[in-house]
This record gives sequence, C-alpha cells and structure tokens, in this order.
Amino acid sequence: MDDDARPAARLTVLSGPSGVGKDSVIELIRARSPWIKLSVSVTTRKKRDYETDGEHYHFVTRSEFQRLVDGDQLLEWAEFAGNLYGTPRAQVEGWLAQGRPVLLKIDLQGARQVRATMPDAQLVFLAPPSVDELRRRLIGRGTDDEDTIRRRLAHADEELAAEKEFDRTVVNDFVERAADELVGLLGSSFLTPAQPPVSS
Ligand SMILES: Nc1nc2c(ncn2[C@@H]2O[C@H](COP(=O)(O)OP(=O)(O)O)[C@@H](O)[C@H]2O)c(=O)[nH]1
Ligand SMILES: Nc1ncnc2c1ncn2[C@@H]1O[C@H](COP(=O)(O)OP(=O)(O)O)[C@@H](O)[C@H]1O
Repeated sequence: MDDDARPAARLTVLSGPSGVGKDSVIELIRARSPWIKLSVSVTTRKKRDYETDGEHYHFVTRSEFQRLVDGDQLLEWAEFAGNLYGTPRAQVEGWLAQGRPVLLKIDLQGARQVRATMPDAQLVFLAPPSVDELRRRLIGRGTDDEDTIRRRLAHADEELAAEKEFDRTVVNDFVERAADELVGLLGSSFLTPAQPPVSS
C-alpha cells in the first residue's frame, strides 16, 4: 500500500472493567509496539507502587486537575470510584496530526465523550473470559483494599452491560493473544508492524 492509499490514523479507545487486564495488555504494547502512542492521563488517584509518575499517569492534586479542566486542556475527563481522570488534549491532537496511531485507556464515561466529540475514533472493549475470573483478577492484583474492590466491582456491572456500545470486543483470555489482537486493530488504521516508522 503506498502512502496515499493508507487510511488516516484513528484514535483508538480501550475500555473495560477494573481488573480485566487493560494495564497488562498495554504494558506488552508499550514493550513491543513502540510506534503506537499511549496517552498518559492525569489523575488524582494515589500512585500504586509499581507505577511511575509521568509514565503510567501524571499524578496531580484536585486543584491542579481543576485548573486543567478550566483551561480546556483535557480532551475528556471523568470521575471514577472517587478519583478524577482525564486525557491531556495537546499530546493526543499532536500525535494524530502526525498520523500516529494513538491508544487511550479510559473508562466508559470517557469513551462516550470521545464517541460524541470524535466520531471517527475506534472504541474497543476489553472483556473478561467470565465475571468470576474478573473478580479473581481484581482481588489477586492485591493493590486495592476491600472497599475499593467493592466499588470497582459495582462499576463493573455497568461497564460490562455497555459492551454493545463499542465497535469491537477483545476477550482478555491470554494477555499476549489479546495484545496481538489489539495491535492488529490499531495497525489496520496505520502501518503494519512489519514496517514501523522510526519512533520518537
Ligand atoms: N475518562 C477517563 N478514564 C480514565 C482515564 N485514565 C484512566 N481511566 C479509567 O479510570 C479507571 C480506573 O483506572 P485505575 O485507577 O488505573 O484502575 P484500574 O483500571 O483498576 O487499573 C479505568 O477504567 C481507566 O480506564 C482518563 O484519562 N479518562
Ligand atoms: N489474561 C490474563 N490472565 C490472567 N491474569 C491476568 C490476565 N490479564 C491480567 N491479569 C491479571 O489480572 C490483574 C488485573 O490486571 P490489570 O492489568 O491491573 O487490569 P486493569 O488495568 O484492567 O485494571 C493483574 O494481577 C494481572 O496480572
């Protein structure tokens, strides 16, 4: 396919219930598919031990977050389980302008905002093999206290019911298989993995 025939890069949204494996899939993509740009969200949530500020999230205070909202610097934002999360606008718009494939890991409310404001975006739902397996993963991760797990599982019912609003579903049965399927969906809107552009 020559450059002119290549379809424009699209924004891809990855959503799914807490504990389904979004971070695990994204870690593999980060390591293996550097041509895919991963948006780094801002959040008021507390950092987990395995997270790095500026890589997994930009961790900010509520007043810093509010300043970003007031300045229209977030593409979308939402409150999830008591914390605020948002996508910085400038970086994503810059990558899309360069024709890069961009992946956003955002919740259902954020996915709906992107659908409304950027109708060309591709919405992908990451689904668990079963609800029991989702519960096992959330508890097994060991990062959340009992109350946080309860709140996240309560949200999961709503998120699972919204699967039909998404363009595609990827089942996270095995992380590597799920990551490959997702990269395939992103790749189809830009370059194939066999010919990645020079990463910057
Ligand atoms: N709307 C929105 N949701 C986000 C953003 N960043 C992360 N989220 C979502 O917030 C929810 C909670 O994320 P997190 O606290 O990292 O917990 P985890 O999903 O259990 O790992 C998940 O559904 C994320 O997809 C963002 O920038 N905007
Ligand atoms: N395909 C899978 N099979 C088994 N365990 C998984 C799989 N994907 C993720 N996990 C585990 O499930 C837990 C939650 O995964 P995580 O990536 O933190 O989910 P999310 O980002 O969606 O909240 C972690 O302990 C992770 O190691």
